[in-house]
Amino acid sequence: MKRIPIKELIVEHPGKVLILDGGQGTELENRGININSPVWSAAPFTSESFWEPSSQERKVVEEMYRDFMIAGANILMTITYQANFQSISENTSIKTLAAYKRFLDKIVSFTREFIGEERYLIGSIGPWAAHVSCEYTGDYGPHPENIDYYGFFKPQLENFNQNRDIDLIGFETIPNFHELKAILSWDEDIISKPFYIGLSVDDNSLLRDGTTLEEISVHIKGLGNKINKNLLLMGVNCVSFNQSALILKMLHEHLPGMPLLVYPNSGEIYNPKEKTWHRPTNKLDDWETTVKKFVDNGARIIGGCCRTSPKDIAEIASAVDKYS
Ligand code: MET
Ligand SMILES: [Zn+2]
Repeated sequence: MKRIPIKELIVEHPGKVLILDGGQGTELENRGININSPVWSAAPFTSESFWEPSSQERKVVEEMYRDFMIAGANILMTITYQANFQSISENTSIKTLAAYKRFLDKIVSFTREFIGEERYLIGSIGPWAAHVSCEYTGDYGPHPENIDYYGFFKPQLENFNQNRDIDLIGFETIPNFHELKAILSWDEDIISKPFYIGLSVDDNSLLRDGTTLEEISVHIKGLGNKINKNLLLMGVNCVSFNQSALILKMLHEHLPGMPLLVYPNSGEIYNPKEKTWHRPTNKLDDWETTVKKFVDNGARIIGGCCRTSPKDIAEIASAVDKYS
């Protein structure tokens, strides 16, 4: 059965919770794909051989999506987190906007074809931070207010706006308040289909640049009816597993009417210099308890981010079944 529009599902079916896939980048790495590249998880798509039917890498990507779907995911993401035009044009042979558009179209069609018409597809857009690797500090230099966020996002955003295979645009892991305010200032001509913003929040429940969730909610409420009508959900991603339920609860208290999404990482800590993950923390709770708290606090899309695997998604799916 073909999916109903995502906006209709979120707005008119308040009891329905969607299961998102896990962290695609780190899961590909687990499966032996080399993502140690300035374009990170988009690296496999940049080689011509990926597009040949016999490609081994292509098989690995398909197997990953297949395993997430078997685990219960009914909304999946394109592997385009670090496929912004700047990173791609500076680091690959794709140099023009026309070639870039063909590149994104190929990734999206490949993903849609593989997941089918029944499931939802998110067009993943990583933050400006992804280009300079500071998702977990939010340190955008001395003048974050002067960065041309629109110029940075525009080529990828325009592509996802017009691509009918994309149901929902996801701005992921946003760590800086200036960037967040920029995205929230764009009207329906600039973001013309449903979108969400995933905030990158630390263990003290602050945006990585130190902004409180209260300041963020005051800003959102202050936009009143000027807010882009396509903003469908707010949420957090790549926050640590142990803190995620508390962070979501706070967000829900500040923005009670807003549908939320949450997809924490495994709780390990990323070292950007070594590009490795460290110190697996002991999980305070299991997925079942955590997912119940998510559902009780307004979560409508639940999944995993970096270092979560199909096994995590299966546990999330069975908890969602039980509690939603
Ligand atoms: C650094 S957060 C990365 C999110 C992205 N969707 C991925 O897992 O590939
Ligand atoms: Zn992540």
